[in-house]
Amino acid sequence: MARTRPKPPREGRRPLIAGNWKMHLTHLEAIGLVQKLAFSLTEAQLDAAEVVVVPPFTALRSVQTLVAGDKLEIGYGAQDLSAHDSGAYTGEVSGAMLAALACRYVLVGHSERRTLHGEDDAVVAAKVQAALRHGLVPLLCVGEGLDVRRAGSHVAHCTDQLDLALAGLTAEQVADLVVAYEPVWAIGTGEVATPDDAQEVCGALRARLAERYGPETGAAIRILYGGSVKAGNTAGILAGPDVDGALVGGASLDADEFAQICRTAAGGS
Ligand SMILES: O=C(CO)COP(=O)(O)O
Repeated sequence: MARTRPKPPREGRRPLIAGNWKMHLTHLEAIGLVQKLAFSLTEAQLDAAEVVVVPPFTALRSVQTLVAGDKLEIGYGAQDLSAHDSGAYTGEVSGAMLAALACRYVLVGHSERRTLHGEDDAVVAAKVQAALRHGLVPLLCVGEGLDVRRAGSHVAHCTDQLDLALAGLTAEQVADLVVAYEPVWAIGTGEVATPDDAQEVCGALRARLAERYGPETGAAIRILYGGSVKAGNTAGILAGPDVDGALVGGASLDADEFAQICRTAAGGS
């Protein structure tokens, strides 16, 4: 098998591969998957690329215990959080609760939350702020549907979503942010964006961040691509100079496949 050449770090941005498990895996299955993943990756690979799993809420405590107990170099985050800090919000989970589980990341604005749960840009912005209040890193998802892509307004759509989600924040507040470009038409469809499609929008998002928060902040923020990422298409997607990693759905449920994606991001074979 051809070896992939190590990917040079882009202006210090460490590649990030995050696995969004969505509504899959019990806490017991989660433990098995994280153990297998940790076993499949070398220290050097986990050093070269940051690997994060994003399990359902019910598995977070188990993942925390495993990661802390075995000192695994695998990060974890939650798939959502409440815009509120506490109160009578049945079914919601607060940023404080996630911070208490030592979560580093939380997804905000995933298209499934936007479309299936009616989260508009104002809710997404409120959730970004809630995450920041609790010291969590928002992994902010933006992306266009097929109609917008066909109309050719995908870049403006995504930069608008970015602007609205970050309304009122300072450069300091967004410094640790991670952005994920997830075209809705590529999620769970097997239809992956081309490397050029991914780079076009990721590049535009970075330019927008640089314009709003200064070139240094723009250059530091990691921007991921998500949508039907598999081991076989990772190298192509990550080739774009502004694509710093991947937000992986279905393929993150298979430890072997996900580990291979992580190895590719780490520059291994
Ligand atoms: O929505 C996604 C990750 O958040 C992408 O899902 P798939 O990789 O299954 O297309």
